[in-house]
Amino acid sequence: MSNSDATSKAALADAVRDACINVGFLYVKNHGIPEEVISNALAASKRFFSLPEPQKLEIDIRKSSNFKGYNALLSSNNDPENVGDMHEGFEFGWEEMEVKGHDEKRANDGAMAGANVWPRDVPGFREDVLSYYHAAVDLGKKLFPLFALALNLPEHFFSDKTKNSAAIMRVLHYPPQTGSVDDRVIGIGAHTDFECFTILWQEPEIQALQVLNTQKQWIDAPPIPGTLVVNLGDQFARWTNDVFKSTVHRAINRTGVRRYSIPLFFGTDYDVKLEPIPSCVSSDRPAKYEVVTAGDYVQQRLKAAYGH
Ligand SMILES: O=C(O)CCC(=O)C(=O)O
Ligand SMILES: [Fe+2]
Repeated sequence: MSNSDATSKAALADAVRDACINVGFLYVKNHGIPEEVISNALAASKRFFSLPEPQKLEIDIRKSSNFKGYNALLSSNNDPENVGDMHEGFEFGWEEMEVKGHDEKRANDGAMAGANVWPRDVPGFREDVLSYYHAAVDLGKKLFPLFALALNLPEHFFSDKTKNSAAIMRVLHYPPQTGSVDDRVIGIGAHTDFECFTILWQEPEIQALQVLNTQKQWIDAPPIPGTLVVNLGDQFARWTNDVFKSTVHRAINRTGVRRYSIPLFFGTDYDVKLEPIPSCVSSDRPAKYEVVTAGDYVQQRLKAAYGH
């Protein structure tokens, strides 16, 4: 690496550190995911959501012990103060593009073990959403070293903790909510994400995502062309003993048209313990969290969101 590369990397790590400590949300441009991969995943998700409800419910997430499959409107509730989330989604985790009986990466998944479930009769769906998944995981693998540098850790600190791509992806559909809206039934209620960070594609020109700032005001996080939103989740808050901020957010679609989004939640491998990084613990800042494995932690949070 040339000196100027090293300087710009250090400057980037500083900018990331600042965003992670103060805001917990950032935008990534030049992310490398081809436009076609995004548009194919979006088109596939529209094909899936337009199926008759009984067909989608054949793969109801409530039948799945590892939270894979379809979540119907109001079947999840991310804010315990609320009644239910006004979105439907399809949720899946790592698998190879090529269909295989045995996937090495899934061998140690513990609490989160289990295969994906795919809808029948949606041509190309698996390939299209899985292509986006792989591209987003590749991007996530480039972001982990930046977060490590932002924490003044060796660049490859997370490499041996992220070998198995413990990432969950959701394709989401938010029907419009117009007129008077019950605040307890919105697109997705106020919550923090569970993993280290989320890479979020949101539909262009549709404002729905909002972030809670330190003054407890909701700030719009609009889609910016050519970018993805990256926000920190609770695994990073645990790794960093709350030095990195897992920021509360929600989404409400008041635009009058349907909205689609695609979050990918990237955590450390399910068998890895969420232990605070030593430099984030001191006598002034004692360890705040009980140490659990990433898999147990994600499972516990999914149970709370889906109520099973
Ligand atoms: O759809 C969005 O913009 C946000 C989705 C989200 O926050 C989530 O699925 O955790
Ligand atoms: Fe979220």
